Amino acid sequence: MIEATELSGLEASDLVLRYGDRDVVHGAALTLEPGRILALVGPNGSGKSTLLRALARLHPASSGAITVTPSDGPAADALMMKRSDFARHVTLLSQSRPVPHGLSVRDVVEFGRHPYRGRWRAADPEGASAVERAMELTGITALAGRGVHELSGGQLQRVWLAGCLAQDTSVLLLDEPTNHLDLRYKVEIFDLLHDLARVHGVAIGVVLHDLDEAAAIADHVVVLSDGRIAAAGPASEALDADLLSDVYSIPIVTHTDPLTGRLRTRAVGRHSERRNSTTERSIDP
Ligand SMILES: Nc1ncnc2c1ncn2[C@@H]1O[C@H](COP(=O)(O)OP(=O)(O)OP(=O)(O)O)[C@@H](O)[C@H]1O
Repeated sequence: MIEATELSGLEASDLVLRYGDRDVVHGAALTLEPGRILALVGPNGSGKSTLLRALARLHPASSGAITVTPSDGPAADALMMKRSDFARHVTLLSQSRPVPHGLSVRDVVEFGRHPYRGRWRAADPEGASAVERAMELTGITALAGRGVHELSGGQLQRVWLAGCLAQDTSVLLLDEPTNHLDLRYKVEIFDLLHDLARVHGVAIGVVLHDLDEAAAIADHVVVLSDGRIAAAGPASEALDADLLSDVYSIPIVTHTDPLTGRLRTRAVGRHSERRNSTTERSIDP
């Protein structure tokens, strides 16, 4: 990814995803393009993680197609690709993973090189430098020798991300990547995603709960509601106040931040107005 050998995107069409006999995603379509960031937003249970996992081939598609689209070659059916070939194109930072005991940070990041090693751990000449770069970019070089079981949630999150970066894919999928991160690392991860897309041409799909973060980082926002795409487009179009109020079942107002020019959203709770009037009273003599 940081040294991705070829750029490629990922396209999904008519995807139907289910658990048992219950459909939870009903005919979704989206396109991840090299150099662009797509944010997937929507209420709890709307199907975001399932959709992302399906794009990473970790959840079976009941019907529909997923295609890897290299910029300089023929498109390939992702569901038919060899596992290691697919893993050279697409990686996923999932929401939660079991923490392996007895492994160091470096061991876990090195695991990201699995598609390049082959069955007999064949030579991976790029491996060592890819691992060092990934640890540097995520700010975990100083933790390399520590056991992963002794890390904080935020440190661990950066280790998982480093493993994905070490995989050197041209498509990066992330499910709530800033979970557990403090303010500094949150900003740094968003800066890193921005650079990966803009400088290195990585195609990024990211699930976010914070609509303002989605508006700030994404070129394209997809709003999922009950497993269906309710809106898609640039944040200024997809994050429409009436649509969001309907999808989240709570009044949501939007405005443009005069400093950044970016869209901001605010859900209006029962006490929102009262708090404002209290503040106004305490300011007014
Ligand atoms: N392992 C599972 N078995 C059965 N149903 C599941 C399973 N995982 C998720 N679901 C159901 O599938 C639907 C979509 O879940 P999913 O986790 O994809 O939503 P989400 O939008 O990512 O939610 P959240 O914002 O809470 O993470 C929900 O109705 C959920 O209850």
